[in-house]
Amino acid sequence: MRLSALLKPVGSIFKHTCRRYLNAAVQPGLALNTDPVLPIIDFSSFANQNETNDFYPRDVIEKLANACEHVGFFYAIGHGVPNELLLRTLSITRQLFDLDDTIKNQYASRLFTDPSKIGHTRGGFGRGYQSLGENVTNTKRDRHEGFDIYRELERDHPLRLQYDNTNVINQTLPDYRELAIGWNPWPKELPLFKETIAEYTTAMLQAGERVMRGIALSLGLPVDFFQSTFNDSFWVIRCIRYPSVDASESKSPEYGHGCGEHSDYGWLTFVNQDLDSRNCLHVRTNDTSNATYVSADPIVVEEQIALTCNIGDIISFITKNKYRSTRHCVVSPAKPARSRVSTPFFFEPNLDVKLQINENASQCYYGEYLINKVRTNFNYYNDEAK
Ligand SMILES: O=C(O)CCC(=O)C(=O)O
Ligand SMILES: [Fe+2]
Repeated sequence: MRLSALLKPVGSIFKHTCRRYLNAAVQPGLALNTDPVLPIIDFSSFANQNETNDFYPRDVIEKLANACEHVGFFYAIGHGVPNELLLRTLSITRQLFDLDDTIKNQYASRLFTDPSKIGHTRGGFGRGYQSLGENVTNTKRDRHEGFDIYRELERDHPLRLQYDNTNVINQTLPDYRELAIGWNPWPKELPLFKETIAEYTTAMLQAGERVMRGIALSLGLPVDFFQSTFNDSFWVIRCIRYPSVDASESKSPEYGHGCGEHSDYGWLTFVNQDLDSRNCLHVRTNDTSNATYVSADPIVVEEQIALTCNIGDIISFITKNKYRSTRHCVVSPAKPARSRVSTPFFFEPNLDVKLQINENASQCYYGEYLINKVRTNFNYYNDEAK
């Protein structure tokens, strides 16, 4: 069954102002945002898949459809990821960035990546540490440090074995399976980082599956419609630290925001962010040149930390823009606030799933789409930031 055949095109304008929701009881000691502006969706009823569509609550499905169509962002609660794990992931990430620069630079992604050769080597790409300003968005340096982690494929994974039997060096087109062969440069100075990320990944993949059941139902599809798209997900985690700035720093010509305005290229993003982060993640509320934003500050609802979730470009493509891939940016925290740490989890398809990514192109593997995005990112860095 082709998904596009089931969906009717709908415009992509932000159609109504986000409603305001007040959150309920808050665990002592956890930060509180009393006035969140994005919809809050409870996914606890999508925890299991062994039911017929009728089993799932209509009102939640409608609320989710509305959020995806009109906002593109929502707060997910009932996602199943324990608060303690979310907070521990942020804490170990802060410890990672607190390591000396000389240590962090031993794990620099530029050491493992030759931008001119991505897709033609046997070296993997993109994983590891990026220093302040190394990422570029809209021709300006982003004011953050990052550590990118990609799914590692098992030694006997079919894509790895296929790649091993291919002479990619002589291929004319970049081989997306190069993504499949890399290993993350886990810092040996902080062994708990790898362990914590492994736990975080397992829990976030389950949350992703939960949310995708809701999204399938919200599109009028069978609850398990997307399961085979994700059962071997090539997920990505970005660990990020945004330093706080004063007024003079924030006007630098070379640097833009903590992260410049963009939409996410992939499927579905979950942001786990410091609970004291205020007014940093900005969500664009219109498509006109006079941009307006709402702030997606962290919220805690009935003692659970919500995950800020947004639709990426691929869901938007395959739903013919019915679901919005909303632009957003991260504004640096203002001093005297401390730096902000976030660990967005990008819930992505299997590398070898075929997708119709846009109307003019024929179907391609998700891996092909991804490798082109990554190559463009590195080209931006080379051409425009230097
Ligand atoms: O740090 C965040 O809150 C979000 C970062 C982001 O938008 C991204 O990495 O795509
Ligand atoms: Fe993003």
